[in-house]
Amino acid sequence: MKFNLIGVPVNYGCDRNGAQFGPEAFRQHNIADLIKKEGHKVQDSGDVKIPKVSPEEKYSGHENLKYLEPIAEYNHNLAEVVYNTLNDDTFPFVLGGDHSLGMGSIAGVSRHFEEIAVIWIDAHGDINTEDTSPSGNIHGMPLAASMNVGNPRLTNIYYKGQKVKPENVYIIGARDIDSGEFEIAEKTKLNLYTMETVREKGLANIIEQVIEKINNSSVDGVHLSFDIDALDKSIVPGTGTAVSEGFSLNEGKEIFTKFISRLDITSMDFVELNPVIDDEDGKTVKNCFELLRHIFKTFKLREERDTEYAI
Ligand SMILES: NC(=[NH2+])NCCC[C@H](N)C(=O)O
Ligand SMILES: [Mn+2]
Ligand SMILES: [Mn+2]
Repeated sequence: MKFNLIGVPVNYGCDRNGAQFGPEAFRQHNIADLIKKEGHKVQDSGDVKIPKVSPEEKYSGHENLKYLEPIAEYNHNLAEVVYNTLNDDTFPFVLGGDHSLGMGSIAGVSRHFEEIAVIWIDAHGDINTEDTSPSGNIHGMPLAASMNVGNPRLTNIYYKGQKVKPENVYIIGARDIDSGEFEIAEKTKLNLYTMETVREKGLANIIEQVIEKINNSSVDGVHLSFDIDALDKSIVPGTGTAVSEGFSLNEGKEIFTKFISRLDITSMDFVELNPVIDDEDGKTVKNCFELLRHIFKTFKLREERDTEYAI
């Protein structure tokens, strides 16, 4: 396969120092080499342009949407890169940065395909709006905006209106959900698999259900957005909003094995690494890379299987 690395060095969405250094950390630890070693082609289109604004301007767009303007602007730029990458028959692999980038990724992906599904693996729902958000941090809102819920400046990124239908949205592993988010989840009828549900029904069963639903729907593109805080706090100390009771590394691998081998995943985000607050041994970076290696290995196995069948 051919992958395009797209860096998004942003922390406006989490309003905490460090997340903007994510792309740099992935490159320093040679993510491109890793992808090559697993047998793929890889290009790096560099970093998306992020407008510079001072912290004093953070509330200038809206009182509960911090950095609204620069976030809307950079997401437009990101959407364009993602869209062009797909038109080039290349897989966009978006490196965060905070999760506010989900809006741009999804906007670009949804313009390329007829209808998309979004799998959102995260400790959080990220379906807040300016009316429900306890923090005003836009990284807690991208999935709502993509469904056309929230502020017009966010719901109209790249092009006007809805990017993904709620019925095609699958949140998995959420365990820190705000009360307003539960209401939005219920109202929109999106597919919410909280960690409580995952533990009750079993991870394998939940994955199976999601795969079946997606394969029985009429989508032609599947975007997978991975927030590393889906993993347990103990294995990802270097993320801004770490939450306990998360997935183990092996469960993370199981999720990717199954989704990549049985669904046609067409694009991905890998977000919320904050190297500044990682522990001394770089535990978070190390665990991220273990997972990344597994991801690209699985893409290769899938590709080999597909070409075998084609012969
Ligand atoms: N992408 C993330 N890590 N999001 C965390 C969101 C936390 C909280 N729900 C908020 O809206 O402020
Ligand atoms: Mn999260
Ligand atoms: Mn998130």
